[in-house]
Amino acid sequence: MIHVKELKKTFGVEHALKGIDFEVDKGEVFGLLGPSGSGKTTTIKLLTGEFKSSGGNIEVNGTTDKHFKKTSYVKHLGILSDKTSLYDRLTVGDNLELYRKLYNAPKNVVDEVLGKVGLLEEKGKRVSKLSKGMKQRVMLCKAVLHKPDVLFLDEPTSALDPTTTEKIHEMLEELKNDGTTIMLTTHNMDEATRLCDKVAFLYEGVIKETGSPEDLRHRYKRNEVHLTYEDGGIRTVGRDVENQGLLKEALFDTSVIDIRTDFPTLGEVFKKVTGKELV
Ligand SMILES: Nc1ncnc2c1ncn2[C@@H]1O[C@H](COP(=O)(O)OP(=O)(O)OP(=O)(O)O)[C@@H](O)[C@H]1O
Repeated sequence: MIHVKELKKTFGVEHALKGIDFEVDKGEVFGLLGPSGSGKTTTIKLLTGEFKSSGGNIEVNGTTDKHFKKTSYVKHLGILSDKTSLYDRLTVGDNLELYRKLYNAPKNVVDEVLGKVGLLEEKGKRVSKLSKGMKQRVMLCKAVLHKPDVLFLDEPTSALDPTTTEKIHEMLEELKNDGTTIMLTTHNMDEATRLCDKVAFLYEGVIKETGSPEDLRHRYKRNEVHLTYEDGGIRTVGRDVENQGLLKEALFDTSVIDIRTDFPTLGEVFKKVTGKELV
């Protein structure tokens, strides 16, 4: 669904993207993870036609970037970014009704999406009276009400409270189950672990690593095994040839009540790969 090859973007002398490659399959949730300034928003803007690239190839949903301005491309996209806006003086319902008509979507869709994010009761409320978290949920409704083939979300939950974040995650999981291809950017490793089928670590305009969260956590696991004994003692040994005998013995040792390998969190893997925290 998304093919990106050797994608570059420069701003004057600054190389924001230095030639990145990635692929997103239909129905996949792909997360672009990186600290502030790594190039996440720039990538989304290139894929949605807001920026022109400085080199490389992009194809989304069968369209190459030369044709990203065409309505036929845009109408199959859903975008939630810092540019997404709502009319403050209109009600939630009227805002969404405007977009529903624009996209010629069925009438019931406004109530359907508002219900999914728990905002049906706020339909008659003016947007100016909503909290930040509520506005974000309405913006997500706006991005998805025409049932896009591809949904781009630039930091969909940053600076939101846990309840709003949970509601957004639930909606994204539903969209994923319905087969929507989703590309999101985030700083939040728990979000990425929960939602993404595949992630890419973007750092200083370069993709340093890609894989499923589980695959990465396995690939970068510590080479240690923890043996817990019935008296509460814990022994940590390296998983190497020297300890093979000891580990085999532990399997049959009745005083060993637990044998465990620690899997790093995705955040720890990011730090291992880039040497930096994901903040
Ligand atoms: N319109 C622009 N003009 C000039 N430089 C820009 C522009 N947009 C982004 N940049 C630069 O490109 C680099 C990548 O920025 P980008 O916004 O893509 O990072 P990001 O990973 O999305 O960061 P954040 O998490 O803070 O949103 C930064 O150094 C930024 O200053």
